[in-house]
Amino acid sequence: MSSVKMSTNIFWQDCPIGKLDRQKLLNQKGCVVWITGLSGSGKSTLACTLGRELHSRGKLSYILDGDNLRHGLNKDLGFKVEDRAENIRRVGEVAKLFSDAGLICIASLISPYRRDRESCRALLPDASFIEVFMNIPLEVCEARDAKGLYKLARAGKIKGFTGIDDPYEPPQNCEIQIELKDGVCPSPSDMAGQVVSYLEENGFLHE
Ligand SMILES: Nc1ncnc2c1ncn2[C@@H]1O[C@H](COP(=O)(O)OS(=O)(=O)O)[C@@H](OP(=O)(O)O)[C@H]1O
Ligand SMILES: Nc1ncnc2c1ncn2[C@@H]1O[C@H](COP(=O)(O)OP(=O)(O)O)[C@@H](O)[C@H]1O
Repeated sequence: MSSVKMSTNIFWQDCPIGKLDRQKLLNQKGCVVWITGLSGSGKSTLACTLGRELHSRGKLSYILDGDNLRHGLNKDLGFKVEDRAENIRRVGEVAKLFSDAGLICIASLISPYRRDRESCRALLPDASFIEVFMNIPLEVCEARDAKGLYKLARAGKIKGFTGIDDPYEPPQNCEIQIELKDGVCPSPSDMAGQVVSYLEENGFLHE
């Protein structure tokens, strides 16, 4: 947790134009699509494919990718339990702002601990936190090893790597699950299609 002291004597400032006005302008409903899963499970691939699909339908989205945010907003954080918790907390707060702006905010982070994800869910209005679980087996993620990190973790050169020597707690009640079918991973466009269908069926693609 941050060592900065809590502010005191602060008041909430209401503004005349609110979320409903912005949603009307955009003809969509603000929400957070929170993609969680192991490194290499396809979180960024899904986020980018979904962002492109929404864009082609005239829907405004923005991607918050764990790796990218660690180059800026979260560059002071590592991978200890408390650092990951602070990472998820900050991204949850930023996602809440994007959602309030009326955007479909796509957050893709390992977010391995259930408690941290549930805290983010609790920040969002009812039903507007949509948890997508990349239920891709470790063996598949490790075989991909796009960044060579699993190899380093197996060799003991990275400590506390999720799935190797740090836990991943799968969601118990996620809205969407991406999984293998007959041992094959759905294509990026099928994964994105699954999320678009959910957004459509639940009224997020109209105000
Ligand atoms: N120890 C350890 N464990 C897991 N991942 C590690 C670690 N060290 C570096 N990386 C790289 O950091 C990316 C994950 O960052 P996140 O912000 O999504 O992680 S977390 O949600 O705070 O757990 C992750 O990116 P993805 O592969 O896109 O998931 C890795 O590239
Ligand atoms: N649906 C998929 N089918 C096949 N390969 C995939 C799929 N999704 C992702 N990949 C590949 O797996 C690797 C890791 O994907 P990535 O999106 O970077 O995962 P993450 O963001 O979870 O670390 C990349 O090489 C990517 O091309």
